[in-house]
Amino acid sequence: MKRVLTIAGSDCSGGAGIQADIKTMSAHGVYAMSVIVSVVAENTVHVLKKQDIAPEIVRAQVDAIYEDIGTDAVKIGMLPTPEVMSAVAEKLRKYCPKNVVVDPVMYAKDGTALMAPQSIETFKAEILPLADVLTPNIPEAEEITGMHIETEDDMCAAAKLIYTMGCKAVLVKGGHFAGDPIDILFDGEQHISFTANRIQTKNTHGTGCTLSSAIASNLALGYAPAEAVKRAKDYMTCAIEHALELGHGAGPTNHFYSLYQSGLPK
Ligand SMILES: Nc1ncnc2c1ncn2[C@@H]1O[C@H](COP(=O)(O)OP(=O)(O)O)[C@@H](O)[C@H]1O
Ligand SMILES: Cc1ncc(COP(=O)(O)O)c(N)n1
Repeated sequence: MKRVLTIAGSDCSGGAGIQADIKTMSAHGVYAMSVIVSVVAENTVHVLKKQDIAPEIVRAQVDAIYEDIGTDAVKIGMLPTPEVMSAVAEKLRKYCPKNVVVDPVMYAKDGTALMAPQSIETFKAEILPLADVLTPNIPEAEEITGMHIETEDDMCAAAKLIYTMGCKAVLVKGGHFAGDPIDILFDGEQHISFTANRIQTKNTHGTGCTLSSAIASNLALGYAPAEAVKRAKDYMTCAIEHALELGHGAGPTNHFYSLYQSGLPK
């Protein structure tokens, strides 16, 4: 069985973070493992509080995975501080995992910062170059590049600029624009667009986590990056289409429906 590790924050309400990652990976038929870097008390409405995990415990969790089981792909989500970023980067440079997908999580949907604002330079220097695929949304791509992104051409230009910062490919996600969401992948050679119909729903808690975990799962299963992104986007669109009406805010994506649609894992 293929092995996929998520390094991310815990969302106790089960819609985003580690919990969304493990559900997505399980639905893809891969063996999911987690390194928790922050415990976030949150739900479909807002973030109440968080407790970041000490960097030495983050390092020890990564060691625990690699001294025993190993990985076929790694997804990195929320990294709360420069210290946690350096701990993760140090260990990934040591273990050199294949197929690293980085979702540069900066804010929860209610606007709470999940990445401390002073972390961006450490993120760019230490984490971004580890990524085989980096998956920023529009505000994150703006933060990383310092650009203002308004059009599809701006998304292409931002993807190119982020690529020059050292990742192997970048997928700029267009979910924050009006209209049908277009995501643009740049791999150093060409731009590839992935489109889907916009689903009219408020239930989009965990979409970014779901997409990046689905990409990591598909890379672990042996798909090339563009095919892995295409399959992940199909999975995620289905998971949004059948998102669950739970809680009083943005409900979570539905992994069980997507699993049923994509057939049982091989
Ligand atoms: N209402 C929607 N209908 C269909 N796809 C969506 C919708 N909202 C977001 N997406 C897709 O979900 C993924 C993540 O969305 P985005 O909002 O851009 O990032 P994030 O969740 O990180 O803020 C992207 O592939 C985007 O195109
Ligand atoms: C622990 C944690 N990680 C990430 C997100 C962002 O989630 P989204 O996928 O909705 O952008 C979140 N709300 N909580």
